[in-house]
Amino acid sequence: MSELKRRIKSVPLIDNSNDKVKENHKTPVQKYNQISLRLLSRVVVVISFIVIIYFTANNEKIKIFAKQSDQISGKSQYLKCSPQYLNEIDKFNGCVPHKCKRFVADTVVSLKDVEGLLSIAKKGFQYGRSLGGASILDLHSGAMSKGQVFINIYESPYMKQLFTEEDFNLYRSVKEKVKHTIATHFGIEADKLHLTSPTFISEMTSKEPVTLHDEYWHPHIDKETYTSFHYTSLVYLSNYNIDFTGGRFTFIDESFNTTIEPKKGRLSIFTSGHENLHFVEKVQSGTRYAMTIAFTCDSKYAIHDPSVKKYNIPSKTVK
Ligand SMILES: O=C(O)CCC(=O)C(=O)O
Ligand SMILES: [Fe+2]
Repeated sequence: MSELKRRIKSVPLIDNSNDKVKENHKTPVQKYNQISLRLLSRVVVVISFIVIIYFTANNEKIKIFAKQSDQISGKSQYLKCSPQYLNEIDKFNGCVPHKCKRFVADTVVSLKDVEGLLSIAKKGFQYGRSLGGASILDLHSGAMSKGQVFINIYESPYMKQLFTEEDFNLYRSVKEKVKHTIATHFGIEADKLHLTSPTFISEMTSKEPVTLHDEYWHPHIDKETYTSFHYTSLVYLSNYNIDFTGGRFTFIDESFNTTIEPKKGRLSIFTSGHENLHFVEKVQSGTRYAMTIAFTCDSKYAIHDPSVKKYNIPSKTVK
């Protein structure tokens, strides 16, 4: 072994011999700093743990009831009706659901229907949409978002006769399919269900909101937002994660949330009471189209199907 190697070998790699002496010679400030550093690193570890556990636990609280890729012939999630809802609906014989629930089916509304409804939406929205992220086109009242307000498509000179008999027939036929699906799956009589207002096609994007009407993502109960509603139905006209991202529909429950991913032709129906608190996630990209068709059991809130007749009524009487 060369002299150099021998010397290297005899030198310890780490010299701890003076550590204890050094420790004892630390000033109180140095000791305090060392303790705070240890404490801080422990606090950081504990907080990271809590954050990880919180987010994992939160994810487990979301249940996907209907995935975009699923093809559902009919799926129900039963709920206890809220007392307010039961009290109110009880007086309408033949219209009380066997059970409150949410129901999804991908086999009621066809892709041809979807294309027709989308073409109605696009025909209307070419003449106006909201400046923010949410626009509506209500074929019954004629209300359509434009800038920061609503215009009446049946009063607008450049929109006269925009929608054809065929468009209105399509709307009526989809509405009838939905009505009979409610009757069958909620155990009620179809002729006790009346179309009610508002009934509209919505267009949602990720644009920043300009008015309160653009803030579609707030949790709400339909019966509170729209007094006349007893059964809410939604027909989705675009595909989650293909035509848009974000924008899933979620019911808020005590123990976990239930999410529906929109898909072309997907029909979602639910009782409109407090048992079905819900919200729509903010759309992150793309454009999301859906149609809301609601039914009431109370004939005083019944509305007529939209039809070309709307164009023939003197404008001031269009409701
Ligand atoms: O578009 C949706 O998925 C739901 C919209 C909604 O909650 C409503 O119109 O009350
Ligand atoms: Fe709603």
